[in-house]
Amino acid sequence: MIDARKFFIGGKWVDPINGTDRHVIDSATEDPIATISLGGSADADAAVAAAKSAFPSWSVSTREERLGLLEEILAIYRRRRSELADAVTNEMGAPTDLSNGLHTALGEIHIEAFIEVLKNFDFGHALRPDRRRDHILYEPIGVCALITPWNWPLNQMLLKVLPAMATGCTSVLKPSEEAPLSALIIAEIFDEAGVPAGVFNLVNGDGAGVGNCLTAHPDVDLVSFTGSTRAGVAITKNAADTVKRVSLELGGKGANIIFADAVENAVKAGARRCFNNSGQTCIAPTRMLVERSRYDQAVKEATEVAESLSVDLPQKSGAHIGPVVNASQFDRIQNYIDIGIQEGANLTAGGPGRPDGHNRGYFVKPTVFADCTTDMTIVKEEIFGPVLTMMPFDTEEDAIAFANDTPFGLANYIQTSDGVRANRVARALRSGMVEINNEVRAPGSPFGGYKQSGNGREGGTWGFEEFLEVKSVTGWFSDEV
Ligand SMILES: NC(=O)c1ccc[n+]([C@@H]2O[C@H](COP(=O)([O-])OP(=O)(O)OC[C@H]3O[C@@H](n4cnc5c(N)ncnc54)[C@H](O)[C@@H]3O)[C@@H](O)[C@H]2O)c1
Repeated sequence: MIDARKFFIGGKWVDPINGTDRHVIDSATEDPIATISLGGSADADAAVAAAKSAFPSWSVSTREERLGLLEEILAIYRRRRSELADAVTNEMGAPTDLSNGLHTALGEIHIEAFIEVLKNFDFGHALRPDRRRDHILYEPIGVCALITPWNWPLNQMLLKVLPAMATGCTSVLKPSEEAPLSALIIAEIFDEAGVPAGVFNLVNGDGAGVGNCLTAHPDVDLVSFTGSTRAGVAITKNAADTVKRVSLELGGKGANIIFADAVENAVKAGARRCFNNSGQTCIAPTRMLVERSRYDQAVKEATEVAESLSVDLPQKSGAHIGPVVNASQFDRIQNYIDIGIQEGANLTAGGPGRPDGHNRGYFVKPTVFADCTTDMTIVKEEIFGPVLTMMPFDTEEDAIAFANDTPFGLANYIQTSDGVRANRVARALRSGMVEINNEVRAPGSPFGGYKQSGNGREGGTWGFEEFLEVKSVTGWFSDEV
C-alpha cells in the first residue's frame, strides 16, 4: 500500500495539519492501493498562505526564468512519463496502452504548447498606433485555486498549472480525491525542476473540505475548475462573496452528426470514440445522429463495435477498455442503463451488469441504445460511461436542432464529404468545439464550452488570458524611457 499522505506546500513535503485518511481504490479489483489524506481548512489555509507569499517575487519573474523552468519540467516529465502512466492506470483504471499513449502524451503536448505561447505572448503593448501613450498591460491575477477531476487527470491538471506558472501566478492544486497519484508525481517533477517555494502547492482533499475552503478563500483571486456542472454551480456561488474570477470547464453531451455521404468508417470510429476511456470523457460523442438512409446500417455497425470491444484489466496491454473509476460511477451508469430500457430505447448491445468474465471491479458493458428520442433521460443527461445513444434524422435542420437541444455545449462532431455543408453546420452548432471528419485540434487551440458546459477556455493564448488581469495605462512613456 502506497503512503501518499503528504502535501506539497511552500516547496516542502509536509504532513497534513487536520487531515483524514482515505484509500485510493484499484477500480479493477476494488482493493485499496494507496492512502492519501483529505486535508482540512488549516491545510488549505497553509497552502494559500504559501502561494500568497510567493506571489510578489514570482509575479515579476522574467519570461526567460519561466521558460527555463518549463523546459526543465518538460525534460523531467519525459523521463518520468512511464511512471506517470502507471499512476494513471492505477488511480482511474485507464488501460496501460491508453495511459502510456494519449493520457501522458497530452501532458507532454501541453507543456510544449505552453512553452511556445510563453515565448511569443505579448504582455504589454500600445492600444493603437495612433494612441501610443495608451498602454495595455497583462498582469498575473494572483493566487489561483486549481480544482481538477479524475477522468483525464494529467491533461486537466497541466492545462491549469502550466499557464498559471507561465503567466506569473502562484497556485494551489486540489486534484480529484479519486485520482490523486499522478498529481503527486507532477509535484515531484516541479520540485526537481526548481520551481521556487510557494509558486506551486498541492493539497489533497474533497469538495466539501479543501474544495470549499479554496473557493471561498479571501486570498484566492481565481478558481479554475474542471468537473461536473453540479460542482461548477456550487463553486460559483461559493466564490461570489469574494468576487473572485471563476473559470469553469464542465460536462458535455456531444452530438455526432453523420450524414449519408460520410466516409465508410464514420459510424465505427464514432462508436469507438464514445467508448474510449470507458466513456469517461467530457467531449465524448455520446449522441450519434444518423441520416435516415444510413441509419439501420449504422445501428448494425455501432452494435458490432460494442460487441467486439473487450473489457479487461487496465494493467493488460491492448486496445480494450478498463473499468470505470469507482462504485458510485458504476452504480450511476447502471441506473442510466435501466432508465434507458424503461423509457423504451432499443438496447442493441451491452446492457445491465458486468461483462462476462468479471465478477468484481467496476467494469461496464459497452452499451448501445438505438431509436432514442430527444425527451429520453439517457439522451439529455451526461452518463459518463460507455453508453452510446443513436437516433435518425431526416434533414440538416433537424440534425442541428437535435444537436443543440441540450443544456450542454462542449464539443460536437460532423461527418460529411460536403465541405460547404460541413462549414454551415459547424457555424450553427452551439458548442465551444466542433470537429469535422475527426480532424484533431492542433496543440494550443482553445478548449471549452458554451452554455452549461462552462465559461472558460483552456490551452494556447486563450488559456493564458484566463490567468491575466488587463491594465489600461494612459500617459505611458515610450519603452526607451
Ligand atoms: N469541460 C471539460 O474540460 C471537462 C473535462 C473533464 C471532465 N469534465 C467533467 O467532469 C465531470 C467528471 O469529473 P468528477 O466526477 O471528478 O467531477 P466532480 O465535479 O465531482 O469533481 C471534480 C473536482 O471538483 C471537486 N469538487 C466537487 N465538489 C466541489 C465543491 N462543491 N467545491 C469545490 N470542489 C469540489 C472534486 O473534489 C474534484 O476535485 C464530468 O461531468 C465531466 O464532463 C469536464
